[in-house]
Amino acid sequence: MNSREAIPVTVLGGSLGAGKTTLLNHLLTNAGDHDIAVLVNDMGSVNVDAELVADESELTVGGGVTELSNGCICCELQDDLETAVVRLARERSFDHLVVEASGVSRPGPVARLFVTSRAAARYDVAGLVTVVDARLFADTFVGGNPERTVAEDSDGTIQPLSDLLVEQVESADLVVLNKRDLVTDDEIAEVRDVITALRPSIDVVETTHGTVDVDHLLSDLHDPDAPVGWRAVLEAEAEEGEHDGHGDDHDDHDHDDSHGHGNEHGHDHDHSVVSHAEETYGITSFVYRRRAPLDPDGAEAVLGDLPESVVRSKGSLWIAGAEDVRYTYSQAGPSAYVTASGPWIASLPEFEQDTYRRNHPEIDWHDEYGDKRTELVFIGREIDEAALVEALDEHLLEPGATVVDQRYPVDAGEEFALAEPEGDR
Ligand SMILES: Nc1nc2c(ncn2[C@@H]2O[C@H](COP(=O)(O)OP(=O)(O)OP(=O)(O)O)[C@@H](O)[C@H]2O)c(=O)[nH]1
Repeated sequence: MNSREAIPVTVLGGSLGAGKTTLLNHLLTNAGDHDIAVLVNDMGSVNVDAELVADESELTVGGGVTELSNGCICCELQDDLETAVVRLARERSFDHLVVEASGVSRPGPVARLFVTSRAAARYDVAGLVTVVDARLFADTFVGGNPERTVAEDSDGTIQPLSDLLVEQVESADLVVLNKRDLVTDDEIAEVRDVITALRPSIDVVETTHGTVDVDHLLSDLHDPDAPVGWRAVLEAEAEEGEHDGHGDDHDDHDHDDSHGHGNEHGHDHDHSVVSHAEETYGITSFVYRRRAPLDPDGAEAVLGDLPESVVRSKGSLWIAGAEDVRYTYSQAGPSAYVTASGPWIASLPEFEQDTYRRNHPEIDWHDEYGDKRTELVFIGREIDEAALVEALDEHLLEPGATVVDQRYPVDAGEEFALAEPEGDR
């Protein structure tokens, strides 16, 4: 390896028990000509085939590193990831790094480390690969009853599983749909449709016990500009509505959203979109946009109790009584949150508004309400669009209506759960 060349890195994510370790074992046993280094959270769990462990490995074990007889390097993440990968590149020779992101971590931020930190000088992201438990995904999003509804990390962090599954798919370059043996042909087709709706240009491979094609897995799959489904729907809708004066400003004024996703702020204008994709299993999407605030209780009643047909929804909320706060909203399966995301542009001092608008001439600006709006994208399976629109419309209030509500947070970054999955497994 030329040490000055950037080393490709593949980030492997997926929920607990999806089959990441099984896939890593397959990868290490079938590495072929690849000199792979694998960085995992818990090496013991990889349980690499004994025959692969090099005779002298006892000598080289140090700092949690084991060298295998096939040239692969296995190491355990002991200190922070950035330090570990920089040290690894300095001290060892290998031509591809695979990093296992822990079961509840978001692959996006792990991948960003290789773009923005000291590690960027040595590495290039080759791909974000998400291992999906096809059974669990079908149970969560295709009308089953998931056995698990929350994900718990080793440090006790708990997150709704549906959020995590959606995030992991929305940021992936490749989805390995594992546990193919546990789902029917119909189920896998539905799962694939949902995955494509969440991430339109995604590459999906089906596996049983992680037997993915190693060359494919390690190939250059990364597209930082790949579209995220909900954003693609919004953009398609904005284009359709252009003649009636609807622009589109969401790329520019997305305050950091604590439920944010890896690539969602990418510039995906060149990609095809999923708008109104009525495919085999009736995946549909639509945008609800109103220049009026929602009553806080009404928003909670509707968005906190969406029909099961809605797989994913996301957007901005104008909430009556909190007229100056822009709320972002994010729902995945049974969990839904609003996050206070800072002020609307229309709530800023006038000179700041002017500056912003000069820099963003494309912003969808209303003469009276500026950028304030309720704008929600819904993606799901055979959603009763008319019923949902009617339910939301019933809770619209006049701009400026007086409402006293103490529950929605107003400080930027704070969130409020509209719906949380039941159960604690
Ligand atoms: N039926 C079936 N079981 C599988 C498949 N792939 C993996 N498993 C089993 O699923 C369980 C979890 O697999 P792991 O590879 O440990 O999953 P993981 O994602 O590494 O799990 P964590 O390390 O806990 O995050 C194991 O018992 C595997 O044998 C598959 O394709 N089909």
